[in-house]
Amino acid sequence: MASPKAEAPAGGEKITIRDGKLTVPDSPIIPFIEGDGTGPDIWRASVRVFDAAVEKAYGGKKQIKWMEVYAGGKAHSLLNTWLPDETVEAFREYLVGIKGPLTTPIGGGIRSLNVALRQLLDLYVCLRPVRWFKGVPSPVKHPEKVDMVIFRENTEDVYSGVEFEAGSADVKKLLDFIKAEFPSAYKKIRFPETSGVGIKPVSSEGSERLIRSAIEYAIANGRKSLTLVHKGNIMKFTEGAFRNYGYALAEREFAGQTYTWDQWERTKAAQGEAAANAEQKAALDSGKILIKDAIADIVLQQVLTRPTDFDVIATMNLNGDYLSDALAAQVGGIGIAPGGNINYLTGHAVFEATHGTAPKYADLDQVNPGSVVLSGEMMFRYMGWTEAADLIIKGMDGAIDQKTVTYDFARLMDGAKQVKCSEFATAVISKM
Ligand SMILES: NC(=O)C1=CN([C@@H]2O[C@H](COP(=O)(O)OP(=O)(O)OC[C@H]3O[C@@H](n4cnc5c(N)ncnc54)[C@H](OP(=O)(O)O)[C@@H]3O)[C@@H](O)[C@H]2O)C=CC1
Ligand SMILES: O=C(O)CCC(=O)C(=O)O
Ligand SMILES: [Mg+2]
Repeated sequence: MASPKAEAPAGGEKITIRDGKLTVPDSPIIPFIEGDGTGPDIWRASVRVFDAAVEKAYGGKKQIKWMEVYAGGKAHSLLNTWLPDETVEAFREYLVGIKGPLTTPIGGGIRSLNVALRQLLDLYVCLRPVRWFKGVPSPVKHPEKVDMVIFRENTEDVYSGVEFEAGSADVKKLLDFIKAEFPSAYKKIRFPETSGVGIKPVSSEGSERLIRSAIEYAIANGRKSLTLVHKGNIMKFTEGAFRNYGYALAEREFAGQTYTWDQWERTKAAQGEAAANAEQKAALDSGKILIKDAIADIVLQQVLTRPTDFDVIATMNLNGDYLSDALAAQVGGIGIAPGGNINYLTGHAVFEATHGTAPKYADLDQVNPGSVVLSGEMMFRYMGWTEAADLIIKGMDGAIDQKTVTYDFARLMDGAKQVKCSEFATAVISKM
């Protein structure tokens, strides 16, 4: 039985940050949340992979001091609260952590604890790399062409939780205000008497810090393009503004490293299309990153029909949520879709899978732990423990190559050996 209070493990030390650089001791304390639903099965499997990778990479010189913190169902049953303050404080204090999925009820009840953690810790980047592992079954012909990195804004947009329920006194107050102050806007609401209303804040600060991180990532990783994905034709002052902030930021702060479609448009207007094309070609030939944009609905088609057009993607919260599950399908599904929630300025980071709690599989030791395993791989790389991260990739490659896989892959693979969640972890470890 877990201790009802989070306790710092003996002999562990804190990860710290100075001048934007992490200092990681040899025995860092890493808080973790096991998660709801399939979370416990997945965590038990994943932590064995993490410890094995660290042991193999550093021969006992380094080790993770895991510190369990509570959230979701486990916190509620142990501590009678869904998200204890001390859980948030632990992630704040120890800087880097990892979590399993947490359940969010639909249409009422508590608001998302996952979103709350991101907001409370101001983890403004949801980083979700999407790439194919050789041998993973895919519904597309060329999954090897998919190599995209999603930078999803993680603190604003409709996820801000500013929502007013239909029929409530609050929504009436809000709609009365809109009616009095903005009568023409009010007239656009088709059924005001029975509407719930949500607010979609999108700021220049929020957009710019996300897009800045995405451009810096593209530069640091030799990426060719960054696409700003938005629905700015319809939501002009939120999604459209996001796109405009992106182009302006690239030209203002990264003029030497980027070329934007906005620049292309201006040159075309002034000198014609041939001149604009020549300018773009010269910029890209010199190694500049192309900053372009695309409207969110067509992106969902084009990532399938021309995946090589997409490289780094910067987008807002809701688009990023949809896009990350859709893209995961192309490279084997949500069982192999890792992620990290990061504030690159403070260093705070909480790594977690893209998938949710998959409740129908809870406690069956059946699901794929790959997403959390690879989220740990991202965490190790973020900490600078690249040797451990590389071993995790090697282990995943090895297990998949010998077709020892969980049900989600096995159902799509010829000649696969279907194993349990825990057995997959054992296979990964054996191939490190
Ligand atoms: N960050 C977080 O903590 C997140 C939490 N959630 C929450 O999770 C709950 C359930 O959400 P839901 O929309 O059903 O989405 P889930 O991602 O939990 O599950 C949907 C389906 O995805 C597949 N799947 C999920 N995880 C795995 C895995 N590890 N291995 C293999 N396949 C997997 C299963 O597909 P199949 O049936 O085909 O086998 C499953 O039925 C909700 O409360 C939601 O709010 C959702 C997303 C993120
Ligand atoms: O918080 C939740 O329950 C869902 C979040 C989600 O789907 C995501 O972040 O991808
Ligand atoms: Mg999601």
